Amino acid sequence: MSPIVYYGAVINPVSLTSLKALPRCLLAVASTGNIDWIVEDVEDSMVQETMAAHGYIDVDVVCLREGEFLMPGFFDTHTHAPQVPNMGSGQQYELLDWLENITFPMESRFSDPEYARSTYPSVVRRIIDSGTTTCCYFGTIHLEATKILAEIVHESGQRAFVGKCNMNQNSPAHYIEPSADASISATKTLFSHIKQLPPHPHSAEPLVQPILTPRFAITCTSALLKSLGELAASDPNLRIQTHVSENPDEPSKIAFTMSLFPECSSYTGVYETYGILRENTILAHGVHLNDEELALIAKRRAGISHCPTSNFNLNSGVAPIGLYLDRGIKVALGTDVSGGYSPSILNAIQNASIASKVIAMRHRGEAAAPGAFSNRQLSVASLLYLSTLGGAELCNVEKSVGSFSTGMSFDALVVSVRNDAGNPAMWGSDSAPRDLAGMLEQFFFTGDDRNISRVYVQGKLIGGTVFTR
Ligand SMILES: Nc1nc2[nH]cnc2c(=O)[nH]1
Ligand SMILES: [Zn+2]
Repeated sequence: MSPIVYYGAVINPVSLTSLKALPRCLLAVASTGNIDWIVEDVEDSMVQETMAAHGYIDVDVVCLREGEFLMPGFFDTHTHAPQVPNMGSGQQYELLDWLENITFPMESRFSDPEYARSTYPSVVRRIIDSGTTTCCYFGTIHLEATKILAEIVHESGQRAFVGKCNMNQNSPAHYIEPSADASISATKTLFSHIKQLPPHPHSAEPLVQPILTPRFAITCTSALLKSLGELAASDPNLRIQTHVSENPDEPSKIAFTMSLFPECSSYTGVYETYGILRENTILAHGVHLNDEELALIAKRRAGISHCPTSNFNLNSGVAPIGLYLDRGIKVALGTDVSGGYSPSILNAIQNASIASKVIAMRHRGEAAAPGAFSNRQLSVASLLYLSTLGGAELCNVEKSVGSFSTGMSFDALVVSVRNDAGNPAMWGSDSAPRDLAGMLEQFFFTGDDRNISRVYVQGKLIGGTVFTR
């Protein structure tokens, strides 16, 4: 890959309350796929001189047009690859009935590796073209199908964490692992398989990595959770993903959960007891957490994958994300397909905004502490953060991806709100300068795949309308 320089509008997340909107930025990507240097404001007439000052002579410059901007790629911190074929089905159910009637029957089809081989390529393509550069994938219980998923993700060039579900109880006969030992053994085999995929020579960590994936407490015996905790202890860098306190159906079953784990004081406490609650644990949903659980999550530096589309769609509830942020808990966004009906983080952004407004409406007129997020709507800066850098923090990769700065991987999107992107919601003038922060907001609330022209991971073009056409 040759070095390349981008000139034009760049959006960069800074914090939960601020972003940088840079209309004339010069950003250089080295042949390694890492960002070599950035100059935030360069006049047209100074582009060549600025490049020369950095030793960039005869290097290609991509000039972004009016209505186009660069931003870091999206993080989907929670999705289920085998459920993508089910998107939009079964919305009459709540969680446990939905699992039984819709989800487990679909997932069990992946016992056939051929089904995985024919299904997963379009799943991964769809997710990449939605702008997701890093994805946390739940596979199924099947070793072969999940190996295939990891291989397909690896071939695609996406950055990802891929896990095989562990479930050896309270699951239907057609979709359950025979024992804790069998579950652990298949998990270890998957991890070895993923670890032998050729690493990218210049990425700080391999693009595709394994992730420990106990589905949720109800489907794992104590013996299985204990072994999973031991596996986690053997590798502090291993990421962990699971579900927690998602649906009111579950708290009503909490007595059942607690009867399975009488030694634990709460749902989150189950994960704590078995050593799988730690700084690289991604807890999906967390809609109905009590104070004690929040304190535990904060203490362990674990985080929440906020999946608002799914939380609405399965009637799970509205997660008080502002409160979690005030408690110092890491939060990022997840699509949770097919609890959520869209593979796009844009849709998660839209529903995260609506969810925060629902909570704000309930507290209309109440005084809020200055700078607090609780009971307030999320700003565009917060939504950007949760969908990019916040995702990187949740996955513990924020030093190398999630925002733009020198030395970090170039995982990026070229967004177009131009007329030729073909999204009529954004028709405007392509010749007059548009307000950059305004373009970001419009993209967040009315954008879709048509507006994502290029998707880069580690400097390589892997998706977007330009790639797919
Ligand atoms: N949304 C959701 N919640 C779960 N809890 C356990 N499994 C699942 C799943 O597949 N989706
Ligand atoms: Zn899920």
